[in-house]
This record gives sequence, structure tokens and C-alpha cells, in this order.
Amino acid sequence: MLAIEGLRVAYGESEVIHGLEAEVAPNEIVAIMGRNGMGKTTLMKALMGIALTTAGALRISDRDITALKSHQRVAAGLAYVPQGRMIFPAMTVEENIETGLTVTGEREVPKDIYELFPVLLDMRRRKAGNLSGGQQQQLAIARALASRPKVLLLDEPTEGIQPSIIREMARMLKTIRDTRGLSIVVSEQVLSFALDIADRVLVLENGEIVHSESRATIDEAKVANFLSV
Ligand SMILES: Nc1ncnc2c1ncn2[C@@H]1O[C@H](COP(=O)(O)OP(=O)(O)OP(=O)(O)O)[C@@H](O)[C@H]1O
Repeated sequence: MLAIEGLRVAYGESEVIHGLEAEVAPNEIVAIMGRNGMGKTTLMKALMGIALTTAGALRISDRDITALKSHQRVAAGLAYVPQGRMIFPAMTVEENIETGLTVTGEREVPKDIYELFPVLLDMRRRKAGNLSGGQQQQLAIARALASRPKVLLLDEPTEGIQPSIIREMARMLKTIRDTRGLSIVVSEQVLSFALDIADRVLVLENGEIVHSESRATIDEAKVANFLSV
């Protein structure tokens, strides 16, 4: 579904991702784990066309998207929930979700989005800035799903979220995968969340994948070791 081939990303002279190779299968949930500063956010931004790639190719459903701009990548099937969520606090919940509709041509928020997130239906006329952290995360995911993606990217969705809500979020993301048939790539530092949600775990260290293991056979202690400082 998503193929990353020989991806190199640099900020000026400083290369941060060094020839990364990865594939994400249809319906697969892949967790990208790594300590702070190892390149998770940079990888997400490169996939979305926000960070500058110096080499490599990206494909979504066999379509080469390497040369496409961000909005064209969204139209091709990528959606992104950035770190910190980046909702528009002064806009209503409904207006926030509507910003995700630009590539589908729909004018109104589809019912199935509100069915997934009933709390957003109740709060649709409220300013998004007044929602709790967990509700804002749901809003950011709803906005991303509004573009009907094939691959959903989430950058550290558990950051600043209470443990009970984190478990709820894991359940919700698996439901989204199962009901909408999409692939999910999630960058994460919380191992329990990654193990709860992922079919496969990749560990990113200094811009390279140093470990890749399916959930079924994973050595938790080994992954925990990569994450400890
Ligand atoms: N705009 C930038 N300009 C220059 N260097 C940057 C920039 N953004 C990130 N970096 C550097 O790139 C490297 C990877 O950072 P990145 O934010 O991708 O890591 P991360 O794994 O997402 O960390 P975190 O968990 O803190 O978000 C770090 O060394 C960081 O200092």
C-alpha cells in the first residue's frame, strides 16, 4: 500500500534520514518507535512532502508520489495527524473537520465520521480550542479521515493524553482500520500502546531502521532497550 525506497531527508547540510526502506501492507498497522530526535517526525513530514527529501522514492498503491506536493499526496490517499494535533482552536469542531474535505468534493461532514466520533457530533458547534486533549485528538483524526485516505499517518498520538484515553484511542484506531480498510503508520514512544495496536514494529535510530519485527514474535525487552536512554 505504501512503499518507501531509499529515502534520504536533510535539513540543509544535515542528513537526518539515511536511505530508509519500508513497506506497509494494506490493512496493516505499523508502529515506528524511537527515542526523541531519532527522526520519526522528520520521516512523517517527508512522507507528506513537508520535509525536503534528497533521494528515494515513495509509492502509494503502486503510484509514484515522490514528486507530488502535499495536497496532491492527500488526494493520492495519504492523511496526516501531526504531532501536537494542530487543530484550529478558533474554528468550530465542524469547520475543523470540513477542512479535511477539500480533496473529496463533499460539502458536509459525512455521517460515518460522526458515527466513529459521537462526541464530535455533540460538540460540532463548539470552538475546537475548548475540547479536552483526547477530544482534540479525535478531532485531528476525524479531519484526517475526512479526505478518505488509504494510509493514515499519526505522529505520537499519545503525547499529552491520559492512560485511560490512550487505551480507548488504540481501540478506536483498530476499529478505523477494520471498518475503513486502511493502513496506519503511527510514530510512538509508548511501548504498551504500540504493542496494543501494531501488527509490526519498526525501531528508528539515528535515521535508520535498526529493528523490524512482527507483533506476534516481538521481543519486548529488546524493543524496550532501544527506547531507554
Ligand atoms: N527544522 C529542523 N532543522 C534542523 N534540524 C532539525 C529540524 N527538525 C528536526 N531536526 C533534527 O532532526 C533530527 C530528528 O528530529 P525529529 O523531530 O524528526 O525526531 P523525532 O524522532 O520525531 O523526535 P521527537 O520524538 O522529539 O519528535 C534531530 O536531530 C533534530 O534536531
